[in-house]
Amino acid sequence: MTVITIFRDYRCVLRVSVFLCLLLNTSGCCLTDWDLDFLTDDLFPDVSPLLASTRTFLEDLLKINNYSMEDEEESPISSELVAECIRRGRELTRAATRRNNELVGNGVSLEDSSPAMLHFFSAKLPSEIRKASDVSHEIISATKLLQMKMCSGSVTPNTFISFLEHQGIRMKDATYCQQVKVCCSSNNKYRTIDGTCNNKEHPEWGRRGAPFTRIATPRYADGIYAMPVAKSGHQLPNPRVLSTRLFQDQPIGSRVLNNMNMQWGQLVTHDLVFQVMEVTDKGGIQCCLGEGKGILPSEWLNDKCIPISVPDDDQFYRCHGIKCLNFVRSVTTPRDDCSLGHAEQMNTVTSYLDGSPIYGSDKKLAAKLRSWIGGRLRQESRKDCLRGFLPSVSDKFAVCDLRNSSEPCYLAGDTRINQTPTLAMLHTLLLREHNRVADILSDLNPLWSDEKLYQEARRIVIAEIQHITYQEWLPANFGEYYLHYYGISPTTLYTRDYNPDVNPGIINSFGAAAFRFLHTVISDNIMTCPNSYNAAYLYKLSDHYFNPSLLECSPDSFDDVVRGIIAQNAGESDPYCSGEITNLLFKSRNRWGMDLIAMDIQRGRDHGIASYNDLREICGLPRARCFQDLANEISQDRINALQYLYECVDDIDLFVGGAMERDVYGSILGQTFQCIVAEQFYRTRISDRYFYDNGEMPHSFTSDQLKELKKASMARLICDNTDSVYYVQKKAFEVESTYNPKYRCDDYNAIPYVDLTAWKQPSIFD
Ligand code: HEM
Ligand SMILES: [Ca+2]
Repeated sequence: MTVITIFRDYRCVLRVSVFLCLLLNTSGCCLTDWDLDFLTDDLFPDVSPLLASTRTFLEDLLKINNYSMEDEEESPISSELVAECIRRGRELTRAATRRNNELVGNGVSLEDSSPAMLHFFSAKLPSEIRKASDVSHEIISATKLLQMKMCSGSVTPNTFISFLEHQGIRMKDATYCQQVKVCCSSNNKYRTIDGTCNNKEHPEWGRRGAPFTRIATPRYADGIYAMPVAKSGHQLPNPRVLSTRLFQDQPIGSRVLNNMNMQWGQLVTHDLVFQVMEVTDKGGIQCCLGEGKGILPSEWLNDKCIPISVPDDDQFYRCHGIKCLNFVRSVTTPRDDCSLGHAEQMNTVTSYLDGSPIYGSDKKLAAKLRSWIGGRLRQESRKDCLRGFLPSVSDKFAVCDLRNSSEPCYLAGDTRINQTPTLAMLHTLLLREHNRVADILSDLNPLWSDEKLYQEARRIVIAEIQHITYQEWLPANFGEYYLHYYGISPTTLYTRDYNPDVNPGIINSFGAAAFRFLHTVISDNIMTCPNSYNAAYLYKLSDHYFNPSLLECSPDSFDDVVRGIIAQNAGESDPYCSGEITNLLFKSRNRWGMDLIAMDIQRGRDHGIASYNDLREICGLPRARCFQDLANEISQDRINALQYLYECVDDIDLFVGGAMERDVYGSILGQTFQCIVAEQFYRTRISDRYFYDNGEMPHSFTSDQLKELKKASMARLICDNTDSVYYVQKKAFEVESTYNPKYRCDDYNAIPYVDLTAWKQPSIFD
């Protein structure tokens, strides 16, 4: 039992490395701390084919060493020490909250209509989320204290965390930590609203409020929560500098994909991921001096602030005297077992692709969205418009950037709804689809209750969303060859590969890096087309953030936006980005806005996302030892630019490195992003017991019903839910062309119709 003796000896470096040595030693030679960085325990619970080889490798090593948790007879960390760290961690957290609220009391708060204020429009934090965030900060502080108490000098932070993970030290006394367990009624035919009870063994998996999962060890500077630094210990390159040098604005359009393709991608994002920023009791947190003139002095700075400084020579911001961009850290949450360790961010929506932006991720909001008659969702009618619009929010000016109260501001299942008019347009199409389906079901089954109609219509709309995403959207973007390779290709009827061992949780590097690459396809303008298609009007995106009134200028406006979005080419999926999002994001009435790309880079660091090189390796590419090793994936001029900006190839941020890669054949992504995105969509499908084409489950659709659902398409969704869009190209995520001509909506051979008679329940009198 030498290991325990050494553990009792409080020399951290020796102790931790010997522990790891025993864990991984095959030939008496110890791997260095950094070699272990990308092989984490997070890989264990939720492995897919992609990561299976890594799992086998680790499991074999554990077998060789005959290691099991029970072998740890005594923890080297005494319970008194842990209790003391937790108590002090709690005190520190409470003191920080008090201080932050005092700052607000002293006037440190965001200016109305500032870009930073608009960024907080979507960040509403209900009390249970704030509670989770507080507890997670207590855990983070306790971990930090324990690290300081036990380790000094040369031990690397990640080694301490690996060591700690094997101790399984938990915070048991916080009520939050006792509440995570969920009770489920067995064999429910319908999904819950908050995602719980989908997985019978782990009913809390995929729920709203779950921690993101990781496929790589985080690169926090202290292994716990501190912002990452370069390998040398210097600062990583400034995110705004990376944005201006590597993501310049060049108006190149995609030859094939249209803006509906971009818009569906954002809707899918909002279904799967929502990391919200920390707030105070009074709302958004201010990190910069008024009007961005500099970073607030430290005595005024909220501890959740990590503002982005703007260099003096910035081509755009220097003209407006902007030196600082507001940036606030994401809400963190305890792990499900409340164990001590590094920070995990919280996903505030359900991780399943379950229509949560339409129906909500919490029961209270879901109830508010229903009309409670005929299974319908609430909608509002407008003069001279046949079809309905989303309901209005009660506090319009708190969440929209309006000129007057007659302008619309909508309520939906997701608070990001009003971010752009085209996002609100897509939400409206899906709201109308729900009500259209509910009405048909009600005609077919007049005896069904409101509840039955709502649940059945919801189940059908979710199936359509899943079908359009997997059968149409993924192939259009990532190429059929790769979908096949990653196990997410379109299927003919049932799939039978539901795997309850796979955690549906969203991979942190998917939400905080890889999937954000699609920010590069956002266009400068929103295009509208009249019914005659004889003109096109362009509206600058930056004039319409958080103001969806473009949809309601006239009775034709909504359909004009739909015609425009399917006719307009999206931006090319290269690292060139529209100035509308890199200089003018959420600009409101100002002459400048935020930089979404700089935010993406900073967000990746905030979440401790592992480096590009780590993810390369996990994704099967060779680890680069020098910049030139990137040559197979990245062009020489981009390698030169990276080398100019980063000190070391290991420092490259995942968002940046992944974006620089050449697209793989048939896809809009390079190999590393393709691997992370495909892994996520694989998990999202295979971990969902209610996935629409799962066969042989008590709640599965009948084969007649499934055959109909597999006819759903983006084109049909448009045809069925607009007043005057009579022609749509069959592939509605691609622009019209000789290969993709427009068809009449009543040509049911070209654009098949989902016939719902398969839902008619035989009457007892038939
Ligand atoms: C005009 C269109 C869009 C705008 C204005 C927009 C804006 C934003 C903003 C402001 C954030 C939060 C940034 C932060 O605080 O870290 C964000 C996050 C994100 N965006 Fe977009 N976005 C757009 C389109 C898209 C598209 C097309 C995709 C992908 C297909 C996408 C993927 C993501 C992802 C994955 C996140 C992280 C979500 C989260 O964790 O909360 N976005 N976007
Ligand atoms: Ca969801």
